[in-house]
Amino acid sequence: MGIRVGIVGISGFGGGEALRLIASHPSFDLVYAAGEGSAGSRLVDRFPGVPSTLAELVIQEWNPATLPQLDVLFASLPTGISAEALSCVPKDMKIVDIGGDHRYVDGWAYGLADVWPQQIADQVRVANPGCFPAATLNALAPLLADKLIEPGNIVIDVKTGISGAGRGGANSQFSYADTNENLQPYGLLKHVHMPEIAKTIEKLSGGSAAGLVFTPHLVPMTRGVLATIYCRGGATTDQCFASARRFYAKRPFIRVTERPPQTKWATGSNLAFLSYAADPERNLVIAMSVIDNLGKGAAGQAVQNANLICGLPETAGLDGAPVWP
Ligand SMILES: NC(=O)C1=CN([C@@H]2O[C@H](COP(=O)(O)OP(=O)(O)OC[C@H]3O[C@@H](n4cnc5c(N)ncnc54)[C@H](OP(=O)(O)O)[C@@H]3O)[C@@H](O)[C@H]2O)C=CC1
Ligand SMILES: CC(=O)N[C@@H](CCC(=O)OP(=O)(O)O)C(=O)O
Repeated sequence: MGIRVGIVGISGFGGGEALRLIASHPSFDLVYAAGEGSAGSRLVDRFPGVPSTLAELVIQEWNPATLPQLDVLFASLPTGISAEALSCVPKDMKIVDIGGDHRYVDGWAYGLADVWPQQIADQVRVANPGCFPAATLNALAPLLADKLIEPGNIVIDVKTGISGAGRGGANSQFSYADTNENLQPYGLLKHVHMPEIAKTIEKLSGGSAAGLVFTPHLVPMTRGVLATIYCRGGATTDQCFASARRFYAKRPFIRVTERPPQTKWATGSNLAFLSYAADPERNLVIAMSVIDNLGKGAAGQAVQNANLICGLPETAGLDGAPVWP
């Protein structure tokens, strides 16, 4: 028998992507789906293309007290509403939380799977990084570990596809008319991802991230995150590439590329594409990273984390090629 998994928040963008990946996972059997407004629907009502073996699974009203026996629960609930309910889940049931309630919370591993898989492997509670931290920290980790950049002087500019905001509620400001042919900066100076980015920079470097600047921009595409990160340091471009290639040697989901990466390279995958450009005379290092916000930024990394905590090959269910174009 396979590993019994459940997804709460399955009707949302993150939960739906987890469903897509788990439906073709070699070891995971989806036996439980839950939500709020979608409760009572069959999966096929919400996802007409779902494999026939899962079509009749009925979405339950989310209630941790009525969970069936599961090995792993994926939680993909809006940030702010999962902490209380997940605290009632039996201690031996593994959880991967895709939402933001447990990042750098005691008892939860921060699931930066490509950087520190060994810190995740023996855990029962894993908090997936946010989509922007997932993109930016992978690019910065080698440079920080090798002390090629100053941790206290990092400026992160990210562009995100609209699915990063979730399906949202009735008052969503993400309609076609609001977002098509439009670019919007938001969250200036106080975006919710800044603390986890700063904490991880400090953990990787041993220095302070006090000068961190982080500005996201909403762009009119469905999926994808592009991070362009400006750092201070005297390294050459070749030193940055060598650092990343060494740091990620044999890591399956990281691609270090000479060409500046593009969001479509990652669509539908758990890959992260990293690149670098540096000018030592100007004390300038530019790091670039591309991911799919629903892949490495959410469900892809969640399945990678679940593989790690279940002792499976890290790539199980995640080796499909990206979608092109
Ligand atoms: N979208 C992305 O790119 C990323 C998202 N995340 C995080 O993942 C989480 C989910 O995001 P996303 O999928 O985009 O959001 P969506 O708005 O698309 O989906 C939210 C899901 O949560 C369910 N839900 C909402 N309220 C409740 C409730 N009270 N009880 C039970 N279920 C509830 C909804 O179910 P129903 O329809 O049944 O009401 C829906 O399935 C969030 O924390 C988000 O910040 C993290 C990284 C990237
Ligand atoms: C476009 C957009 O709105 N994106 C979201 C990021 C999604 C994410 O990673 O959210 P959590 O940290 O809550 O899990 C945002 O900026 O908040």
